Amino acid sequence: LIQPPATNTPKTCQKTEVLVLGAGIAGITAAKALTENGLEDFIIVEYNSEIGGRCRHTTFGQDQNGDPYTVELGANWIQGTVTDDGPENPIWTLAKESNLSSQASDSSSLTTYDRTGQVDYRDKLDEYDTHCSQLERREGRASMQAESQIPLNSKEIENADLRSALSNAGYHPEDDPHAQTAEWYKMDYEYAQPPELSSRSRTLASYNSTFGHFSPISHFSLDPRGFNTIIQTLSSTYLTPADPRLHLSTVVHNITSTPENITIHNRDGTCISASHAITTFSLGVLKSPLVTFTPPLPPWKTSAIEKMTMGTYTKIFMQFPHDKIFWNTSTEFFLYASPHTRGYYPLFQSLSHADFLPNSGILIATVTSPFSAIVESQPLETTQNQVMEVLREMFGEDNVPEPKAFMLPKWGEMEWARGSFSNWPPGFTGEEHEDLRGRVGGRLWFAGEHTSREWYGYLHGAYDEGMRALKPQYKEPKIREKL
Ligand SMILES: Cc1cc2nc3c(=O)[nH]c(=O)nc-3n(C[C@H](O)[C@H](O)[C@H](O)COP(=O)(O)OP(=O)(O)OC[C@H]3O[C@@H](n4cnc5c(N)ncnc54)[C@H](O)[C@@H]3O)c2cc1C
Repeated sequence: LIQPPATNTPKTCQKTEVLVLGAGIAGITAAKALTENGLEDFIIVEYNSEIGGRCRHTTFGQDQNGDPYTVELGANWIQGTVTDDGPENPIWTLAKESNLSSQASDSSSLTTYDRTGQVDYRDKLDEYDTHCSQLERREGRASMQAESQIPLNSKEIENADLRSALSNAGYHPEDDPHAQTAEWYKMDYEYAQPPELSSRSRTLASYNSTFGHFSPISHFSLDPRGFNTIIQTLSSTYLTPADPRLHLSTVVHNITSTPENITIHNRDGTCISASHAITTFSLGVLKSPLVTFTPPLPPWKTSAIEKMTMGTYTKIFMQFPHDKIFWNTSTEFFLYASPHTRGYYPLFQSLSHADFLPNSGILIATVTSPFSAIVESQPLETTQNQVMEVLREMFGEDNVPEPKAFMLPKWGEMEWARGSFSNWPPGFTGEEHEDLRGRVGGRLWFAGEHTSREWYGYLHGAYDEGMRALKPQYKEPKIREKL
């Protein structure tokens, strides 16, 4: 017998046909797909007070008129836009429809440093690329695409991690902090986790599926309305302002399935019943105790949730006085090779560049897992001191003033996200990944960036999964079902 949780649940729950759980890009896209297929009886339930999920901005620092800048705490880049003959990244399409203000970002606009100051080790970036290409060529997968070329059950391929594969291909950055930092920039900066925690085949395929499939160009959102404007635009095609089908600031804490229906129980004591529900909560949320399932999710589902990993990517924002900018403002990126710890404040991105927020004095440092966990758990003051020490090694003790503002979001601690984006670990099979997406009990569906086989981690992956999660009559041949 299935028992709903014993909370102060009202006797009758609100009713709808489909519950869309989460108003990030996957949820907003799923509800749009329902609308396009003639199904308008749905309710979207969202933890936060606005839509957008991990596409989230805030105000930071001040311009010379005293007005704050808008900075993106989460997603910032449209990764891969379009080439002349397409296909086009749907996020790029949405950006154009929203008149999003964005700028092409050039990852090769870069100067390299270590504790002795500026040292040119850009050749180490080429070395990494050469070894990756060799790896692909050697295995005959130069144009590898996840869906078509990797057999679901090819154990040898699925088990390999990128670190040992690169090592077998003759790449050994272990004793060279310059090479390690170059590798971090090429790998961890994209996947939020190091090569030893990443599947060899999926990482290379995912990279090709994004930058080979759409284009190698990435655009950086600079829109003062925030990058989530693209998701607002998407929602405005079918939601009216104050649409009663959008329940914001509502935290789901239990999902109960019966053969007849599915009911969500919320923290505020309300409940809603539906014929079907689609959860777009992040993988981090599914791993956490925030939402319970009655009956519990089956072992094939919990095992897949446990095995796919969630990385953390932390942006550290700092603003320096506009008359004391100490770096070259025509360069976008500054790499730092720590002599002792791989991934220790390895990257600073300048927004003070003429094409971005000129003269803003804003730098963004980025750290990723596992170092993100340290930065998130230590006092902000400690992080600020460490960052200042690194910047003074790079640019000279006397040249770097104290910042006027300093801030970082803690993605690992946010109850509604629990990390930044998913990463495909070695040994996680294609079949197990299908289980992440698989429907449970006929009524409970799953979608989000983590369920995308080609584009896990990305906005376009989440969009694609939202779009195909619920098809008319709830038929989706690609979705496997296990009971
Ligand atoms: C720091 C960072 C940088 C990134 N950079 C990029 C980038 O540059 N380019 C790119 O393409 N991607 C980037 N990403 C990844 C991108 O943001 C995600 O892939 C995408 O936003 C995921 O969308 P989603 O709809 O799957 O999940 P989400 O956006 O997480 O949406 C899920 C929604 O569910 C809600 N929710 C969770 N729990 C509950 C609950 N119990 N009750 C009710 N609602 C709940 C959440 O509040 C959220 O709104 C970045 C992410 C981060 C964090």
